[in-house]
Amino acid sequence: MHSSFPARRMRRLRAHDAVRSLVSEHHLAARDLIYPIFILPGTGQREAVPSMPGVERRSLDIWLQEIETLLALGITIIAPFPVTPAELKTDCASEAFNPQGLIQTAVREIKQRFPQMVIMTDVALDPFTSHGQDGLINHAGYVMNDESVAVLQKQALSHAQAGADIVAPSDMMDGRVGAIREVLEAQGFTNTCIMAYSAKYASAYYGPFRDAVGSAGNIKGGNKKTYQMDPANSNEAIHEIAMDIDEGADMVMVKPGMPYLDIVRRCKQELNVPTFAYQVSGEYAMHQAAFANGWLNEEAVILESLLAFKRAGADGILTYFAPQAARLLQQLG
Ligand SMILES: NCC(=O)CCC(=O)O
Ligand SMILES: [Mg+2]
Repeated sequence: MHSSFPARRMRRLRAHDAVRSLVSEHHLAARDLIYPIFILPGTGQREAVPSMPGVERRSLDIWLQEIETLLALGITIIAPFPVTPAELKTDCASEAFNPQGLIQTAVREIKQRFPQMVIMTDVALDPFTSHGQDGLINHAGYVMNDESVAVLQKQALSHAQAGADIVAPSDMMDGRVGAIREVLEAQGFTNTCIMAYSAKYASAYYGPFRDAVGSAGNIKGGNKKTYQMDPANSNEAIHEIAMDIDEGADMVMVKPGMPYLDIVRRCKQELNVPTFAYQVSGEYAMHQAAFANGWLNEEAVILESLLAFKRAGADGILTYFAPQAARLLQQLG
């Protein structure tokens, strides 16, 4: 037994609820959460995502009715993703920067009615390419870096012009953050933030998301290993993040979340920049599967899983649990 016992009894601070809470080191709040939503074209549309129980794709008119509820729950940042009809997908992804596109329209309409709702848009080409890759491909199927960056610049600019508060490049092309920052500055969008998906791993945990946006079929047997990071690497993530900060990113992200908490930790400790993590679709699906089977306690596990990100050093978390977590936090007071 350690010599400081019984002078030091660690259990003393755990004996009373209020004392426990007085000394708790990390806190989860609704303001820490960013809510990813899936937008369907048309009106009056709702569709379940079978691999993401509880997640519904909805047309913009339905989302507009939801936003008041989200704001009342304290959720003030949403990240919309488009469900693009197959006929709008092409090899050159030109729908990505269509000013009348689904995302651009959604941003304009949401900001007009709810200027207090912060919108973070995804900058990547996979929802718009017929082959499902995040950039443009050459004849060999290789994703071309600089050619893709030129399209990403147009896409990010179209989001800023629509009124996006934050653009979030998730494509993992080299140099895209600098290129996007340059075009935003040149066009007068000096206060548009960039949240860079800096350490985005080539992960199998994204499967359900690809079902949700309908890009799973497009990518077929392919993968994204020539641009997303190797799950074996950690130092490389710090290098990627440092480069994005140098290029003008305001905030950085690690993705996926729970399997990569070590990267979140290193990012915060070594670079001390605003750090976010994405609890991705596969993490959501695993939790839901266990809840459905009665194997895990839903309410407790949702909050514990999100608090883990805060403890690791994240400033905020993108999570499909956002509304449910915010409701639970409200109930807990
Ligand atoms: N660019 C956004 C994603 O790829 C999301 C992945 C997920 O939730 O699985
Ligand atoms: Mg990079």
